[in-house]
Order: sequence, then structure tokens, then C-alpha cells
Amino acid sequence: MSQHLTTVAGVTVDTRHFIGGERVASADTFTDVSPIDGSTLGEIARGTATEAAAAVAAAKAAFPAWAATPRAERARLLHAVADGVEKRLEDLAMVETCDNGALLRSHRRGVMPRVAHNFRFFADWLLTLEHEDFDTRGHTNHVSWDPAGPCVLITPWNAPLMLATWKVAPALAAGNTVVLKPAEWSPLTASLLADIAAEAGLPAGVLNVVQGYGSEIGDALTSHPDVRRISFTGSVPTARRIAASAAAHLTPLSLELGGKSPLLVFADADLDLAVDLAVEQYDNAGQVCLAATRLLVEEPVAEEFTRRFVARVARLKQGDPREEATDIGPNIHPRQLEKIDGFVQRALAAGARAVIGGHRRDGRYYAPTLLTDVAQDSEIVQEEVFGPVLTLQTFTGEDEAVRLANDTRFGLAATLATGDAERAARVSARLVAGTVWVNCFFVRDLRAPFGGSRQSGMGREGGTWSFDFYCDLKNTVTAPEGFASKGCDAKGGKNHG
Ligand SMILES: NC(=O)C1=CN([C@@H]2O[C@H](COP(=O)(O)OP(=O)(O)OC[C@H]3O[C@@H](n4cnc5c(N)ncnc54)[C@H](O)[C@@H]3O)[C@@H](O)[C@H]2O)C=CC1
Ligand SMILES: O=C(O)/C=C/C=C(\O)C(=O)O
Repeated sequence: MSQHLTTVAGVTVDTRHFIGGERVASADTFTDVSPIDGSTLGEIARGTATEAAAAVAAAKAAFPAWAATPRAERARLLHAVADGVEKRLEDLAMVETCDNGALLRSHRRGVMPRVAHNFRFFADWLLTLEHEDFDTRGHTNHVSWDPAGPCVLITPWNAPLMLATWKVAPALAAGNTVVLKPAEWSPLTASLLADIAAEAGLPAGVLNVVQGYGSEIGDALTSHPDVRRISFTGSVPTARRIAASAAAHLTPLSLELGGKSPLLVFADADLDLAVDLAVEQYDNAGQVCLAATRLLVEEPVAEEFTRRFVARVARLKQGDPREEATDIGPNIHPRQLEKIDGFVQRALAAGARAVIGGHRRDGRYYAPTLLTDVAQDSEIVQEEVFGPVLTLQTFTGEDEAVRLANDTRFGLAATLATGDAERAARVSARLVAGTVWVNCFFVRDLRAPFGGSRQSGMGREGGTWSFDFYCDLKNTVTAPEGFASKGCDAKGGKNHG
């Protein structure tokens, strides 16, 4: 077997970049390790500024033809990519689980079908994208979504292919070409996507994938003068670096960042439902940006809620994410475990009490943890842990609930459990969050805007909002037939309807 191929659970993955339709090696490699058991999955091409420049050049060269490709043909090709994803769903699910440690059952039933849906949804949405013309004294104002150019898409390791294709699909649908840089802790499924896209007939250079450490290849991508859009999902500090780098050419940015979202449980809630919602926050071993990691429970039901929650968590099975019965898998990397444990130990030292968990387990596993007796201004309440660690605080009444919920620098999501629809509407309206879930969690329609307020992000993607970001919007004003221009004054003002 070629030194550039690796086999993961029987699936062959090319470890090189994919640039201009060709596989390209780098002088150096980095080792990709499985969070399940620390085994080596492959030696991955370690990209530098050289490969970044080559990928952007390939994307730039492919752009005019792809932008000129009729919408229906672009949509057909994106559906063909979705077909390829569905055909290889089992391979993608297994490779992703080995690479990032998230549950195989979730990859099979939820995540990989969503990857295919990302392509189908944006292919179909493209075909409906239309704006009613505006009329100004007989002049037609026609709004169009013009392709912008090469896009750099930088994605994280917690839901690698799902979050990558959430950007790749609309960027391609919009008529742009793409350079995708997956996270170095989970590089494999992006490489499989490159194979699938090529097999589906996507022209060379339309989708390029570069591998490597963000600190080594990132800046060359984000400061490149030929890049027209940058979309990033990941941490706030990295977002700051990317924004500074993109400032060189004022490249438009879309940022989806971390969170410290609340779950508000009111005394009138269905308590079993509220407990289910709280337990769901341990999904993906807590490595979910949307996770409601701050449980805010109304005083009269706090004791009963805690009792039921602890009983439910005791039934969770932690272990190998490839096993069907497993509920919580490993955390991604020893560095992430150290970070999680650092947060927990500092909180305990500051006076927090671990109702459950509060410690590491063997290997790369962290015990699901619930901390109480935490101060609102403490690190554990204010900072994103990105592990299976929840805090519980109590409140009395809506005003205090809203005050606590909004009192962080984030604003990604919020979840409410209440049996009172009017309260749900009142409280939702007061919360600072990109998404509010009432008596549910994680469900959403791809037509809706998705993103965060405050330091949880910049801009929104989803439905038409994705096309607004990935396109250059243009207004073409056409005079009525026979119209003779007499200058601004004669027309009664420059720009009024
Ligand atoms: N919003 C979300 O879904 C996610 C949030 N996070 C947060 O970030 C924390 C750290 O996770 P990391 O993987 O270290 O996130 P990160 O923000 O460092 O990495 C995310 C992506 O950015 C790339 N990157 C890093 N430095 C870059 C640079 N200078 N220029 C361009 N690209 C660069 C990485 O290679 C990766 O592809 C987590 O603990 C969590 O708090 C992490 C992953 C996902
Ligand atoms: O796009 C979605 O619906 C969900 C996104 C999920 C994450 O960002 C996550 O798992 O962190």
C-alpha cells in the first residue's frame, strides 16, 4: 500500500491534501491518533504556506467556470455528492468515530444523514433563491446573489464532517470554490469527502482540502488576497487571530464560536423532560458548542430535579463509542482532558461541590460531572469547558432566571423547560442567544438562521442567510423602456422609492 494511504477500520483514507483535483504530499507529516485507545490512525500531510497558496490558486483557477455553471447543474452535482455520502455512510460513520471518539450510533443515525442533507438542502434552496423585484418609478431593482470567489472554510474536531459540510455545501451551491481546512485532531473524513466529491463529478479545483496545524497553515489561508470569504467554527482565541489576519484584505468573515449556554428549568416544567434535556448535555462527551452547560433550576424543584438527574446519570454507560450501548465516549485528546480536569479541580478548590463525577477515568474518559455551590462570577460558570461538566445554580422567579442566563460573554443558545407557553414566550424574548429551544434541544430547520450573539460568533448562516454571506449581493436597476435620463434633479432625488 502507498505510504500516503492509511486503513482505518477497513476503510482506506488518503492522508495527503487534495488540491486542484490531485493528491499532493507535504515534506512533513503529523500523527493522527484515535481517542478511543490512543492508537495511530495515520501520518497526515502537514501543510504549510506553500500548500495554502497552491490550494487558493487552484480554487481561483476553477472559480470562473464553476460560477458560470447553471444553478441546476450545480444543484445536480451537489445531490450527486449527497448520493456519494449516503453510499459511504457506514465508512464515514466508522472513520469519524475512530478519529474523534463520538458515538458510532449517532454518526450512523443522525450525523452522517445530516451531512448528506446539508448538500441536498443547499442544492434545493439554491433553486428557490429569488427576490421579488422592487419598483422605483418604473425602474426595476433586481436583486441577485453573485458568486464571490474562493472561500476558506476552517472547521473543528467535535463534529468534523457535519460542521465542514454545513459550510462547504452552501459555499459551493453559491457558485464559489472552496479550500477546506479540517482540524488536525480529526482530519480523515474531509479526505474521504474529497474522494466522494471527485467521484460525483465536481470539477477539479472546486473543492480543495488542505491538512495541517492551524498555527502553521492557517495564517497563509486567512491572509491570502485572493480569498473572498472565510467561515470558521472553533474557539474564541483562534477567531481573534483569524479576524486579525483577515483584516489585511478586509475579507468578510462568518464566525461560529463557543458558548456557555443555560438550561432554565421552571417549577412548572415537566420534570422528567427537564432531566432528559439536562442529561442530553453530556452528548459527545460534552464537546458540543451548543451544550447547555449551566443548569438553572427554580428553587422549589431543585432538590427533586437533582435527585432524578443523579439517578439518570448513574444509568449512563461510558466506554467504547463503537458499541451500540455506549452513551458517553472519550474526550478527543489528552490535552483536552487536562483542560477539562483543570477547570474542575480549580472549581473544587474554590468551594464547588461535585454532586457526581469531578474526576478522570481510565484512558481518555472523564466522568460525567455536576458541580453545585458555584459563584456566578467563577471561572467554571463563565468559561467554556468543552467536556462532560455541568454546573447547577438555583433561582427564584423569571427576573433572576433571565439575569443569570444572560450573565456571560457568550450568547450561542439557551434552553427552557416550562409548562407555561406564555412564560416561554416572555423569557425567550429576553434571552441573548442565537437559538432558543423550548422543551426541546438540538432540533432545528436548516432554513433558519444559525449563529451566536456576543462572543459566540459573528453573522448567521442557514437558508438564505448562508447565500447572503457566501455571495456578493447585487442590485441591478433597469430603466423603463423609452426612459430618457435627465439627471438626478429631474428625477426628483437620487435614491427614493
Ligand atoms: N464552536 C465549536 O463548535 C467549537 C468550539 N471549540 C472551542 O475551542 C476550544 C479549543 O479547541 P481547538 O480545536 O483547539 O479549537 P481551535 O479554534 O484552535 O481550532 C479550530 C480550527 O481552527 C484551526 N486553527 C487553529 N489556529 C488557527 C489559525 N491561527 N489560523 C487559522 N486556523 C486555525 C484549527 O486547525 C482547527 O481547524 C475547545 O475547547 C472549545 O472551547 C472547539 C471546537 C469546536
Ligand atoms: O448545525 C447544527 O445544527 C449543529 C451544530 C452543532 C455544533 O456546532 C456542535 O456540535 O458543536
